[in-house]
Amino acid sequence: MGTALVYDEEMTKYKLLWVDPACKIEVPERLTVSYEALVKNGLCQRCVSIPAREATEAEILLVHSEEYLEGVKKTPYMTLEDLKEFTLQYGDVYFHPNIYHCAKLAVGSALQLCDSVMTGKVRNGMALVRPPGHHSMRSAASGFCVFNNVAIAARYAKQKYGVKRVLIVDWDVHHGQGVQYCFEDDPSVLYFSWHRYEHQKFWPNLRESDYDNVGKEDGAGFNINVPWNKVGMKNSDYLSVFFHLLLPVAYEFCPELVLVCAGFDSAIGDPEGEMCASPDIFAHLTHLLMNLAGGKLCAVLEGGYNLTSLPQSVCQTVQTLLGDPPTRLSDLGAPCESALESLQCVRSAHRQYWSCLRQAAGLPDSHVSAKRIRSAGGEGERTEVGEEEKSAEEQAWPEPPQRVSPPVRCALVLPGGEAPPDGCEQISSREELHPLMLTKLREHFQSELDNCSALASLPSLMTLVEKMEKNEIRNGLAVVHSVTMAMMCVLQHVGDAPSSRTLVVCVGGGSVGSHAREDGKTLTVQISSEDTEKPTGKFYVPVHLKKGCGDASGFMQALLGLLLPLGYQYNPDLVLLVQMPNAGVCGGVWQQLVGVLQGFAQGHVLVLMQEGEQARVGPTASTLLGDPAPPLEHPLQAPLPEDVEAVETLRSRLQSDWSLLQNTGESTA
Ligand SMILES: NCCCNCCCCCC(O)(O)C(F)(F)F
Ligand SMILES: [Zn+2]
Repeated sequence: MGTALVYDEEMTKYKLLWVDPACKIEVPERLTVSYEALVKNGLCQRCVSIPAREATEAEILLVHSEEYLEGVKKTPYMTLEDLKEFTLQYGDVYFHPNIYHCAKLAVGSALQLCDSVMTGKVRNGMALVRPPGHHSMRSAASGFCVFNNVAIAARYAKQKYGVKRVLIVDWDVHHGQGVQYCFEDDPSVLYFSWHRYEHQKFWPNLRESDYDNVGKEDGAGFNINVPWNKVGMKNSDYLSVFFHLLLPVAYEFCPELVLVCAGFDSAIGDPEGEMCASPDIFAHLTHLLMNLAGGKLCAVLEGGYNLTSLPQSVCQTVQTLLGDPPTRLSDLGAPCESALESLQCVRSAHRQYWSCLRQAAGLPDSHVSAKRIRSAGGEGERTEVGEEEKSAEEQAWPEPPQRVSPPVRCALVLPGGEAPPDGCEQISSREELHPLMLTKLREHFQSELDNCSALASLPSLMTLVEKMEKNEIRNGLAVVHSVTMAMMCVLQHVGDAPSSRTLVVCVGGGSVGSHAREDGKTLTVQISSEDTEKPTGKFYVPVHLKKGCGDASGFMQALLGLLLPLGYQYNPDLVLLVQMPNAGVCGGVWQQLVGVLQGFAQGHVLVLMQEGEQARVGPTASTLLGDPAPPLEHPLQAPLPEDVEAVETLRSRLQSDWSLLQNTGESTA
């Protein structure tokens, strides 16, 4: 299934007709440069083009009042003076004779996108629209927005398709108060927004945009605000919020549809956001959301005012929706103190609503409030003396690197005679193993080597690895006689390369410690129910879960809060995912893992399975081919306290080595 693109150049045909410094950045070129970039990068042609349409009045009335709609309906016939007069009743927005038409097209585009995804015509998609929507309220325009495109789409999906749970992720740098007001008492719509706030000093300057606004009545817990109290937030800050807040809650919420208020004023260079996250971060944010809701994801453009970073960010988003591997993010560091403080405040405010945020025994909540009070009154973090302040426009950042997709997406090494699933290539080579490799294997596997079938698939496996290194193949799956022997082979082979880094993820018990090296060429994370004898080290992380991989919520806690931060900071060039014998991992979780791990190493994921696990080959191959992982069962049980404790203990132990694991501000001594 493909990716939809909804765009109509009619939506470029309105603009500011008078002087208003607050509105001058919202120009038609925002849409044209974005669309032209998609065409230039050959992305537009790869999408399923879906026409825009005007929303009907009934659809607009799903969110807005009749009196508001009646007022806006009159604007096409207004004189310039009337338009100015009409505009004065709202804030930071302007009207134009053609804006009502465009606003109906913007809503209609979002609904067309929804239809295409919900009917299965496409898997996911993006609507390039203006005017944006997330600030507009039931009876008021605000912040360049006339109708609330995404809020209407959420109500529309619930009404027309009986969608029970909708997740709205608002990564625009402004708080979509219009969306918040619309759903704050509605537990079927989880609204998540991060936004520049600066302790209420930034527009729209609302007290209710702060983290303690968690929703009302039945909707308590279903409104998540992450305030950025400083500018200059970077990729690490954004990813930390995904790992330690949004993703755990999103998996627990288990949405049937994901809508994204895709504003790109949160990228570097934007005059509104003044943040420092690179455009390719949106490839990862999109990727991390794509395994929710069975892949049903609709991204609708909101803000974005730097005409260089906006098209780059749009392309990064669409290219990921199309299934291309995200680029590797380099030198991810620790989230900044201010981001950690916000993250800690939000997690505390939501702890009572989400079992995935259950606090391990440790800091009492009072610690947070104390910190919060001080920072509200405290001085800002001092910038280095003499560090000149660069304006957003003067910021420079590298063009995101090309994201090439290897000619072959997935290749398999299977025991003799088995045919590969559709869409996969099969690798089988007759070459002998390299004598040095044989010697190495003899050292560790004397007994098994007598059984010649043990070696049978290894030459093919080495061929597969070589083709991945040459980027001829994106990812692969090998069913072998002995996974530990195969793992040894692969690590021996890649280890010879000078600066290779392999993330080894072992699911299930069994000794893998032997190959885990301390030279940093491998980072091994083993998730199992066994206590492994090898002690935890910087490059060997045994995660002991009470029920091992059998308990979905414990596993997801380890995946999202531990494995993802480690993997992103380690930034491997290969991911080796090993299903140990009798790992007992449940299917849904396994496929989530295979899906999520493809965000690393430009998608170079090699899965090793033991013969006898053939049942798993089909689903694993489909996920490696880019099919979204099926949703986990709803509701996700609460993670076991022992598992929460285990993950927390590891995190606090490892966070000095791996700072992306941090999710709380430095504790006051
Ligand atoms: N320095 C000028 C002050 C501008 N203050 C209003 C900002 C509105 C932001 C709109 C947006 O980006 O959130 C949307 F996505 F809706 F377009
Ligand atoms: Zn914005």
